[in-house]
Amino acid sequence: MEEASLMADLERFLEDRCLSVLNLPQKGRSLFATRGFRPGEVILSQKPYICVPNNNNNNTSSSSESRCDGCFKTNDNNLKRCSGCQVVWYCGSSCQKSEWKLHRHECKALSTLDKEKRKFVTPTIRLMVKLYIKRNLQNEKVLPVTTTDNYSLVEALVSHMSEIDEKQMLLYAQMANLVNLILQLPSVDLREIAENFSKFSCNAHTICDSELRPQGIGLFPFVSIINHSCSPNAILVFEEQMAVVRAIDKIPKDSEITISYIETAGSTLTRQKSLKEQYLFHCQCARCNNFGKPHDIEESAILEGYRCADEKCTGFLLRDPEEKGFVCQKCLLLRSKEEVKKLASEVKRVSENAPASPSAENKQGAIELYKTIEKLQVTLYNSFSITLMRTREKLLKMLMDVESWREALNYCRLIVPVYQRVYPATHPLIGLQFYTQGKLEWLLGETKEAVSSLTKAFDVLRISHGTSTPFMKELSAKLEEARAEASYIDRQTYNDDN
Ligand SMILES: C[S@@+](CC[C@H](N)C(=O)[O-])C[C@H]1O[C@@H](n2cnc3c(N)ncnc32)[C@H](O)[C@@H]1O
Repeated sequence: MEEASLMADLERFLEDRCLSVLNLPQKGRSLFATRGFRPGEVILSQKPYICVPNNNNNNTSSSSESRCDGCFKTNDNNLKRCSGCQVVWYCGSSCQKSEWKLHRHECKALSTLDKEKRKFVTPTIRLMVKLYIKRNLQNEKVLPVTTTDNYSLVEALVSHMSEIDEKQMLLYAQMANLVNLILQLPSVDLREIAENFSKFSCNAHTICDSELRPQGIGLFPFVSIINHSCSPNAILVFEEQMAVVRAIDKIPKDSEITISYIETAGSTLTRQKSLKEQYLFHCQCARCNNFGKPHDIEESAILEGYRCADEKCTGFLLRDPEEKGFVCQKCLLLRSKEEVKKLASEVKRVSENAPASPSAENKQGAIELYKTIEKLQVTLYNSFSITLMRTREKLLKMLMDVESWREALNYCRLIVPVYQRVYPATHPLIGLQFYTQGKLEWLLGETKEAVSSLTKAFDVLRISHGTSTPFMKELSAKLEEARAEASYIDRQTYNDDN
């Protein structure tokens, strides 16, 4: 397809979906709605231009730790390594066949690398190798070129090349060298590859499953037109490898569509730091524009600051102007610098011994360590602290792994109110946490509570995930079953009482 015809097609594609792209001076290309969208409505969806699963290519990685290149499933121990390149895994011949047109070229290129070099073939390196192979196959008309699946969309992505620091540039140059060694394409120059790595950094997306667990990375150049906001009106989720953007708020006609690129639970400074580091821009969304205002100061102190020395007080602390410590803004009690420092270094000391991902054998030991950290953090931080929330998330996961359901439920119930405070009401993490809570309550015989939690989970997740995916159908079926059980229990109790 010619460039001009592709552009005309793109405009029609946008028009059909009631969308338009405008160039804003501060943000560059920006996606706008030309009609109103309701919460839960799909705004757009796109298959990846290229994608790869999150596999680690050291020689010790096993099939149980790897993902199929076609469907990204782990499939227990049943994955088979590609006999040609020994880098890529497949769950069966169907996925292998569907990937072959592209992989046959990648396979040949990877096979020329010695074993040592193959260890450096990270998902990002593979993404780049696949990008060039796909571009060439589309140029040679082996693969079709369509409105939303063509290299011109990749060319249009922002790279921020002129703003990259020397250290990062050196890293990109090293990565580009490896890609060049793999591809051995005389027409591809190193600077262009480095620029594409920079494009990946601010445009590629992590592909997650319905429970928001990362599975791989992909380039969705059309979705990449959407700018960031710390209080977005849309969300990006994935249905298998398809990127789906849904409205999470009412989006009026002519408004900009925004998603969040980062974890939005955090102070304005924390959010701005991570946006600047990875996406190289200064966010001026409505939430960020509140920086320094009383509500923003309070929110930062609650999410990232210390708790009042009086256990019963729920006030938040601000630095004392005389630098003696931190003063509670509710009861005015001073918490000394020395006390805070002592507790913080104790948390640090214990945390250093806590494994980030404990093995099956030392899970019980890790649980005890994390409980000690949690106890210390409860005395140091506010009850809505992000750090405390992360510790509790880790504990919840480990307790689920060792099937300590009651304790897991207790932690789940501690996490939900924090999520409700730090995330907007339609954030899928709130729905997922209610889902876990509901399943635990049901398992522990608290059927009425389970119905309430599963209903809340469904109400949130139907906005971000829609209702038609297998994941949502399973949630809906569980909810129906729990409701039936609860009404059976109600009838039994009524009969017993009469
Ligand atoms: C995924 S791209 C989004 C589309 C981009 N505006 C374009 O022209 O292609 C990410 C880049 O867009 C810009 N951007 C995204 N959100 C922004 C915002 N809220 N304010 C300013 N720039 C933003 C930054 O340059 C960022 O690195």
